[in-house]
Amino acid sequence: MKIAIQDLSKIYPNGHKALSHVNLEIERGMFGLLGPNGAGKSSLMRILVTLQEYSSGNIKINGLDINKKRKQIRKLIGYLPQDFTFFSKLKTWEFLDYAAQLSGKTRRKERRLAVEEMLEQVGLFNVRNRLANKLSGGMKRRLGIAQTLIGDPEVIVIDEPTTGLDPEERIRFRNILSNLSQKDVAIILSTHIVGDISSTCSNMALLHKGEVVFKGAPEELIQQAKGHVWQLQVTDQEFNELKDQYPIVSTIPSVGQWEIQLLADKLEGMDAVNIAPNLEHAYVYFMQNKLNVSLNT
Ligand SMILES: Nc1ncnc2c1ncn2[C@@H]1O[C@H](COP(=O)(O)OP(=O)(O)OP(=O)(O)O)[C@@H](O)[C@H]1O
Repeated sequence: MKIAIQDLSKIYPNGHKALSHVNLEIERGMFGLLGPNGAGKSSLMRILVTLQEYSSGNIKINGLDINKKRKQIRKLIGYLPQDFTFFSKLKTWEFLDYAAQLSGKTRRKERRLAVEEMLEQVGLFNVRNRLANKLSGGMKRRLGIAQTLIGDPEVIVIDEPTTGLDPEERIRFRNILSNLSQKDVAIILSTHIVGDISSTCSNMALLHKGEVVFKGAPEELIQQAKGHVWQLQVTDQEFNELKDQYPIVSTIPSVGQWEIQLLADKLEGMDAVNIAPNLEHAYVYFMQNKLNVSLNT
């Protein structure tokens, strides 16, 4: 399984350049596409799943040119868009059964087995008889992933997987994705939530204003912030002074004080401890230092 994106650009009819000379190679496993709102993630996802044309460049999936072999490529792909909705009159299992039919599972017995297995896999078996539009937001999202997976796609594209989910559903959804990554499939997650990437993705790209500004393993991005993250206890007044000088990446109230984490090359004259960065620190560090994007409010 290999997706090769070469020199891809997308210019909308109004002249807006949403993607600029994107080069990426995506293989088996979980790939995270991270970027702020408007970076071009959805444009790239829609192009990959053949729902949108691109302006120039080239994309091959398993050696098949996306422009010439649309039909074959569509069979390989499962896509869960950001704003996924479903028919209101179907029960949860009926909806999935319908999706299975559309994906080419024509034999009833085979379909029933596949639907039951999928309901179990996404934790919806107990609500299989509930109308799909009566499911909670998180359950709907899980039904969305179930319909994406029921056709056994080799490439799975998920746009903003956890937006709008509560923390419990977010963890459940991430676990479903993690289980998937054991299979021989390529999973592409597009998100502006750093936490969606850190726990699950072996490879990632950072998109900013339509350009790939970083690609590699999340650990490589983290490595760049090493030595630049500091933790310290401060008073209200110190906090107010520091936040004008440094990017603050975490603030936790502690007794009469704040425990904060900030980014700085050096922090002299303060009782600060240099700590190991995580992906969120690294993301802020990269945006701030390499791209001059301020993330402080
Ligand atoms: N049909 C369109 N016509 C003109 N500009 C568009 C169109 N669709 C998207 N854009 C613009 O292209 C840029 C990239 O949009 P895109 O939706 O791909 O970004 P994104 O990273 O997915 O952000 P979000 O998470 O907010 O959807 C944005 O500036 C957006 O306003």
